[in-house]
Amino acid sequence: MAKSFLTLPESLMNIDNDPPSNRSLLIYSSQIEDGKKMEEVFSKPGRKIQTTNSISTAKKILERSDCTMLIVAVSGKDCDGIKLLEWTNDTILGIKKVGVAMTESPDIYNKVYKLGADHCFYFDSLVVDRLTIAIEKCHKEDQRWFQRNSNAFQGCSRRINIESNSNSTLLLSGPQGVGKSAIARVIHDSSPRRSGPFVVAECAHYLSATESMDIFRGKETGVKHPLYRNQQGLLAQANGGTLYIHEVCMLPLHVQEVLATVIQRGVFTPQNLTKEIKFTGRIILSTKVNLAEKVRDGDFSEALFHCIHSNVVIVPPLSDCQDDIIPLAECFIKQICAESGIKSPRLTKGAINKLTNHIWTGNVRELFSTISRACYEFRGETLGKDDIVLNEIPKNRESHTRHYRVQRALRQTKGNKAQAAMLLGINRSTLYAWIKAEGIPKDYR
Ligand SMILES: Nc1ncnc2c1ncn2[C@@H]1O[C@H](COP(=O)(O)OP(=O)(O)OP(=O)(O)O)[C@@H](O)[C@H]1O
Repeated sequence: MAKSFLTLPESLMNIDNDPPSNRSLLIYSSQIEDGKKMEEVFSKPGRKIQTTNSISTAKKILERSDCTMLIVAVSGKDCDGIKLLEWTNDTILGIKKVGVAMTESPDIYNKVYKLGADHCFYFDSLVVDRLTIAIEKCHKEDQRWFQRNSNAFQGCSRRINIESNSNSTLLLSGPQGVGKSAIARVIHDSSPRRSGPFVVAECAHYLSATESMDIFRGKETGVKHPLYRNQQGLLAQANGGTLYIHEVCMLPLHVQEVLATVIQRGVFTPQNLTKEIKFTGRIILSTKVNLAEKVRDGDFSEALFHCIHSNVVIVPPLSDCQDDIIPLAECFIKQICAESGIKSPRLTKGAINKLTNHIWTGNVRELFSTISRACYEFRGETLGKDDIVLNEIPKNRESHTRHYRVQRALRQTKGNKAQAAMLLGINRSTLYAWIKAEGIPKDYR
């Protein structure tokens, strides 16, 4: 299993790597409503969750030791969560612990970390999204990479093969949910470094600039804090393997400068040390924003940009890869049903049409969640169009996306309609209909 400072996903991954009968997660919150909300966020097919608002029940469940992870609501007013963490520290060994702070307070974070929690999050809507993403990412670890064959993905597949045998720093660029993290993992797993660690830096999760720096460079000595476990930073941990830096533009500028030095000179200096250490890992970074624009706006280090912009793999949005949608959906159905021990349903023609015609702004991630939900709720031999519940995007945004895609395809093919239709994965008459509906000039190129 990959070693990572991002302990929440790692912890969740560990849960999912346990034998199914042992996969169990205990949620404790003194407030029933909060407990229910957390249960919604963490539930998934095949995962056993117990939620309680009673500290004595929580202790009994923990003592039976059939739990691999404890998620505790902690807040300023209510100290029971903190008390439970204190108790587990003295009594229960080998359990992953996550604090979910119901009020945002550095004091609470510190307390929770000091009590040996692997991670602490503030439970607002943003974090709920992040948690959901983190859970998906863990889930992904169980998933096999599905080889995509659409025309639009061919370039990307070729680059994945080439990059697996290279050591140069690589930037994966593409919108949310297209599979950048999955690709980074595939490249690592097929590289000569595969027996080394795959370390993930989730830049969006770091609480402060100082914390980011500590996390990257590590500390020689310092407070006993789970984030600085072994006093080793991510760079040291990734030596001999791959350091995957997810959403690099979320790193503070001065950490970006440190990274630029690591990439150029292959060395780094841990905090509190003067001696340089050789970095022997490979760095893969990802971005969903245009980094050149960020440099222009002064929000991204120019030095780092120059180190990474020459080796970029652009991962296309799912809607540009129409031929991948159904094979990916079928692959997800098999994976999800196998995990829940149910027979895989077949997609009906209506479901296929619905999936193919949807604009997947959330890309593969959205497709995966849509299929998970359908499989979870379905009762029958086939998945029909009514079993597929799509996140409806407001009309104007959908139209805007289609407008943009058509224009882009026409620009890429210098106005050649046959090639543009092929690129979009639609036939020529549909392209003409889209051009008309979007009010794009016929000779647009
Ligand atoms: N080819 C594939 N085969 C199987 N699963 C895939 C594939 N591509 C993407 N996925 C799944 O889609 C989901 C989103 O992928 P991933 O997290 O890699 O996207 P991302 O581009 O890194 O997203 P973001 O930048 O928004 O975090 C994950 O659950 C991932 O496992």
